[in-house]
Amino acid sequence: MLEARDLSIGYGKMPLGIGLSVTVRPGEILCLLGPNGCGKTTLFRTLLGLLPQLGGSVLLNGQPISAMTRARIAQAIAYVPQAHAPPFPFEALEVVLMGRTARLGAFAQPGKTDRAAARDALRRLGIQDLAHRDYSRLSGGQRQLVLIARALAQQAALIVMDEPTASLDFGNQAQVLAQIETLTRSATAEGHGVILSTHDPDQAFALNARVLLMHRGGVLADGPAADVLTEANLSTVYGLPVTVETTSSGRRICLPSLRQSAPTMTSEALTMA
Ligand SMILES: Nc1ncnc2c1ncn2[C@@H]1O[C@H](COP(=O)(O)OP(=O)(O)OP(=O)(O)O)[C@@H](O)[C@H]1O
Repeated sequence: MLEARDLSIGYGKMPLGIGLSVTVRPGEILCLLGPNGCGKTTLFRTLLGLLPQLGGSVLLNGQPISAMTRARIAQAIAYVPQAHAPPFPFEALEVVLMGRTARLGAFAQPGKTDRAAARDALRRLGIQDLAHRDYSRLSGGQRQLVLIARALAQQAALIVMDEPTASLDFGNQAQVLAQIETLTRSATAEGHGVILSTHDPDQAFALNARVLLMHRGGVLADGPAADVLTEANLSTVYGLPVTVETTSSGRRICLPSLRQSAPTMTSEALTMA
């Protein structure tokens, strides 16, 4: 279980967010929503121990993450960053195999089991045909799928995904959401815990997720999607009228008004008042 209490996040001494509390348990999906620049990636990097917290604590299975080695953190948490091209050409299979590194000793080479796990992860995402393609020459969406496969191969209890569907086409978005849902129910007796950020509130409804809605450097609401993603909260956070409707199949969808209004962009760090 990952638990952040009264967390302050940011760069240098300027906090971007304060008083943030985040908990994710095995078998649970937590969706992080908030406008561009509100600090979602910064929060993820802090939760993963990649950035020092400015205040508060991050506990992984009850232990402060700041005192853990990277290898120990990687055994418990897999991170799917926003897709980028590496400076050196690697085969997609090699990138997925990197997810196994946390499970190997310092000088050990990946063996048969690791290769099988990497191939299985590619197969689960339906991209086994990319195994020997040059990762740096894949499309943004294909690279994103390879990074998700790397997280699956890592077999960590928690997976943190930074906008995992951002560059995916309509079909692959649905496929990745389905995969996320399956992950929380399978693999271990309790299933993986998943934290993901998204700009699409409909995804939180589709996943029946818990939602943490960020606004002005804090958490506006935290709870089941239906309680948090109300018309009032969405309109406040995104700065335009939003209606929430229920389709004939019972799924809720969010419809922003298309009349012109200024977009919400949080670009300034909070000053401690
Ligand atoms: N290394 C850094 N040093 C200083 N400021 C940074 C650094 N990285 C990001 N920022 C700033 O922190 C703020 C939050 O960025 P962050 O990437 O966490 O937002 P986000 O909510 O993930 O945004 P988006 O939804 O657009 O991906 C932004 O104003 C950004 O410019």
